[in-house]
Amino acid sequence: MPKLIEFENVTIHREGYPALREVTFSIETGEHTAILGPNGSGKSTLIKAITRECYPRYAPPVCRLRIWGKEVWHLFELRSLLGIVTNDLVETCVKPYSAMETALSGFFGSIGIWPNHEVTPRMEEEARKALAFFDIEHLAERKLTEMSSGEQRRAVFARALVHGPKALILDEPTNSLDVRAQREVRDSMRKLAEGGVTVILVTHHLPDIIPEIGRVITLREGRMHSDGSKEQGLRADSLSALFGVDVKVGSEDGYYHMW
Ligand SMILES: Nc1ncnc2c1ncn2[C@@H]1O[C@H](COP(=O)(O)OP(=O)(O)OP(=O)(O)O)[C@@H](O)[C@H]1O
Repeated sequence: MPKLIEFENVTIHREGYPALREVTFSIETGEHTAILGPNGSGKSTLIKAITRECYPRYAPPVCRLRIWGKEVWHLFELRSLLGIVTNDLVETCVKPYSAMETALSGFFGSIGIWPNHEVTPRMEEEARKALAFFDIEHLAERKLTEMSSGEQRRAVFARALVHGPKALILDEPTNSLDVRAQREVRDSMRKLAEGGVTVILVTHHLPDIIPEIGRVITLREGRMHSDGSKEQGLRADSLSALFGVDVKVGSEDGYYHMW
């Protein structure tokens, strides 16, 4: 089976400054992984490399970026393999469209549903299933602008899930949520992971690393800092070196936190 994601020696410059430097790693399907790093370490650039918003500086064979074994993807085709939910996308989706319309819009790569969109009964069924998966089926007709932040986020997760992707990349999924909404989003991530969707979490926030995630890749100043088991990656000494400040780490019920 091809690997889900492969970065080989990927360097990306933004405004002439190297935001990713010779990054090499690969993730197998089913390998729930956290990509962890401080602000400015290159996490968003890494996601933008996958979505082709940022291009590697060098062409193959010096540098390769493969998804499911392929270097060239149609973004539309990519969505059915790899869903990506960023905070920018959540913000863009928070419009007066219902949760149902938001989930359905995943089929069209649109924001909301437009008169030219042909919604089939199968699409409606898939959208309803995705909303039910994230426990917001009862909010199907509620506009996103009238929902809590946690509910909005789960509606956008549903939008990504309607394609039945093999993997979801979630970028700082609990950013600016209160403790209850954080818990709801983490529970959703756990359900995804248990339901067979590979979860790739991009974060600087340890408590988002759900117990199902076994591997942690860390980035610092655009470079790979470590890649290994969660137990290794989240040791106090390696996190202190990663964040450049002495930290302590605790864990409970499979969750980690640092202070
Ligand atoms: N639009 C841009 N133009 C130029 N440089 C950028 C741009 N966005 C980010 N950078 C630079 O690229 C580097 C990596 O930034 P990136 O946003 O990928 O990091 P990050 O780990 O996602 O940070 P954060 O956790 O703050 O979101 C940083 O040095 C940053 O200043």
